[in-house]
Amino acid sequence: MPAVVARGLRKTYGDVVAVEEVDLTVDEGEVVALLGPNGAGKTTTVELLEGHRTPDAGEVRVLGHDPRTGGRAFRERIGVVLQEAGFEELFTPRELVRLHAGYYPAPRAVDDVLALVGLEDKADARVRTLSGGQRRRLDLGLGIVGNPEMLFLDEPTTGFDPSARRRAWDLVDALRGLGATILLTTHYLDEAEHLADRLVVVDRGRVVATGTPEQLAAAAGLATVVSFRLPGGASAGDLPALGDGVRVSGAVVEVRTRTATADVAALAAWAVARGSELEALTVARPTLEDVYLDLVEEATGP
Ligand SMILES: Nc1ncnc2c1ncn2[C@@H]1O[C@H](COP(=O)(O)OP(=O)(O)OP(=O)(O)O)[C@@H](O)[C@H]1O
Repeated sequence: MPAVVARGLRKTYGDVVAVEEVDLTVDEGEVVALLGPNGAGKTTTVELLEGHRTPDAGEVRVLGHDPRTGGRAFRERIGVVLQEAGFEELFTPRELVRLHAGYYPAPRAVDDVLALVGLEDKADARVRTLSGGQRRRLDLGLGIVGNPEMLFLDEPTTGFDPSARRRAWDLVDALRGLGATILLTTHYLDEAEHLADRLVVVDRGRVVATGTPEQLAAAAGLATVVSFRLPGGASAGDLPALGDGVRVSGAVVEVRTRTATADVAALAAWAVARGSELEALTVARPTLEDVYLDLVEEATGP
């Protein structure tokens, strides 16, 4: 059974259509990243799945529960890191983690949580003295203290310094290793690429694409580029049949192709047969940023 099944989810705030129609499935143990421009409806989607908001239309099941009516049995099985959380400023991280541990039947040990999010040194400092990134780590700690089967992370590493981000990634990887299902939102494409099994691109309240970065690139029709320098004495007409578009500029050949493996094999065989070296040979795939911008620009189009 998938951990999340949402069909035809819709949520409006007055005249604003935050989520127009979202269909989403997350398998058990899968890590899925929601990507999309500001205001695309990512947070609202996550809030609908967590049960913090009621959809105007559509159906949602998370771990087999309706999030709105699942009650304690549901809450005990999920962990939530919201985009903005308020803390009791006079408490310490240790006190807050201990307090939250009390809400769950099988919580993680308080010290383990503080160590996992890298707050050992600040465990007994008052929250009001923590930096923004340290507060965000505390958010993350409170999200995982209950040992959740399903974790919702809304922009979990915003404000983190690079080493804290790397540590948070390690934490998510570790949780994945323990079998947790994770749905996260992020604006960091490298984070999505590093953490997620699958990306879901949301724009204007709809899912516009889903898949691995490679699948998204293929669906967007962005080809791989194979480029090399023509060996001395050879002309473009001597080359084997290659890819979709062969562009020759001076001695440099660029091939846009969706069959890069076969093309590189054909090229290598051709070069070896004539005893040449293919100088400056590169095979580059479009970056996730190329793919993302292509998808989002297309969806928001002129
Ligand atoms: N409580 C609310 N009341 C009114 N409008 C809201 C509310 N929450 C969100 N919206 C609107 O709904 C739309 C979607 O917002 P949402 O926060 O879901 O987007 P997002 O994709 O998470 O954006 P971001 O990347 O900026 O966090 C936006 O136009 C936003 O202004």
